[in-house]
Amino acid sequence: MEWCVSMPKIELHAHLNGSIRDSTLLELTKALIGKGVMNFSEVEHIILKYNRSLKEVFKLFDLIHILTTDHNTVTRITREVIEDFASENVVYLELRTTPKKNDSVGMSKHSYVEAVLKGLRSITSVDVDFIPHCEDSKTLFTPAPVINGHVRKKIFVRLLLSIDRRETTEAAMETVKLALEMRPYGVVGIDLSGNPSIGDWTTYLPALKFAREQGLYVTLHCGELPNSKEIKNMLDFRPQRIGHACFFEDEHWRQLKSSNIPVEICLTSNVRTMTVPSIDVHHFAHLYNAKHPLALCTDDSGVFSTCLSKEYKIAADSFGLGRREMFELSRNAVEHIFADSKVKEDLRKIFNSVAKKYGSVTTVSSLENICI
Ligand SMILES: CC(C)=CCNc1ncnc2c1ncn2[C@@H]1O[C@H](COP(=O)(O)O)[C@@H](O)[C@H]1O
Ligand SMILES: [Zn+2]
Repeated sequence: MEWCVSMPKIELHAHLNGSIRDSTLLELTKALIGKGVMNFSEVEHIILKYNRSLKEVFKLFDLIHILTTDHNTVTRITREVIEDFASENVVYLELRTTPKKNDSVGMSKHSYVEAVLKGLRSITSVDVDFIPHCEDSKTLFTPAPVINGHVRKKIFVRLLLSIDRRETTEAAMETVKLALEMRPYGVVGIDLSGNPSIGDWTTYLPALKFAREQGLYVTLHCGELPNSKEIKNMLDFRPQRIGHACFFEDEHWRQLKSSNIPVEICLTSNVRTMTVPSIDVHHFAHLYNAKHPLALCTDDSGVFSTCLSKEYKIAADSFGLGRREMFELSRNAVEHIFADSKVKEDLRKIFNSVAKKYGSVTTVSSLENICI
């Protein structure tokens, strides 16, 4: 596990409100119980359950959203989630979140995103790069600064705004327009997520098409349920990435492979929500062996008690990946990020320099000392 932690990693599929620390969730729950807003016996079974069905996970999200409605909490969880990913050597994080409107606390979708950005700016423990570079800037790669002999950690963070499948076409369009407005502050794309048993994804097609026309990247939660027509239509749309791909049939695999759309693989999430029967039959193996572009991701590290290092360890243990394979899997994910080519180039350099160090060391303990 230590090795998986020490390795530089790329996280492409993490939902902000699904990645909250347990301790923070508990603290927020207690505060609401203290105010008499919530009764612990009503929420205990939702919070403490281990294996949750798809329906129960979305109940949990509704509860989490009650706990995180105000701007300060959104700022706090953003800061903590980024710190947590950085602490396990995630060097690039694409964090996605659904902008929420809540009149009772004076929150608009715009102010929600502002609160997220405030969280990004408030981080002092690591260097956070979230402002996109000008395309014509030719600045050279700057390694993280050395302070008192220690290399300060640096994490690149980019944001995706999510459209929830409960929303209307107009609300989805509002999110896309907001994403365009927030592009100078690190928003790079749009995600379609939410309970897959709700709504028809074509409701969001006008907004998704508009996003793409305007140069935003699009990723879709695809195949979380057996819905053959929706899967086919989503692949026809040719998003730049998809998440999950659990209930694919032969024709979908063929279509996916011929279009080469990278897949965000969320092992623990899929097993815990029973969208795959067990880890040993997970489609990761199929795609990995076919050399299809993919990236290991957490989905909801808080809800599913995982982290990206654990996902790599699970892949290694379940599918027989060695360190070299894990490293290459992580390195290849760089090619599927939505940030600009300058970031890609910087990340390639980070992986190259770590690869050089790996080449000259053989023991786990010496690998642990590798600072990135
Ligand atoms: C099958 C299952 C439940 C696994 C989890 N996979 C998911 N599938 C679809 N939408 C999701 C999933 N995890 C999180 N989300 C979306 O992300 C939201 C939480 O993060 P945020 O509020 O956008 O910051 C949830 O309310 C939901 O809309
Ligand atoms: Zn997801």
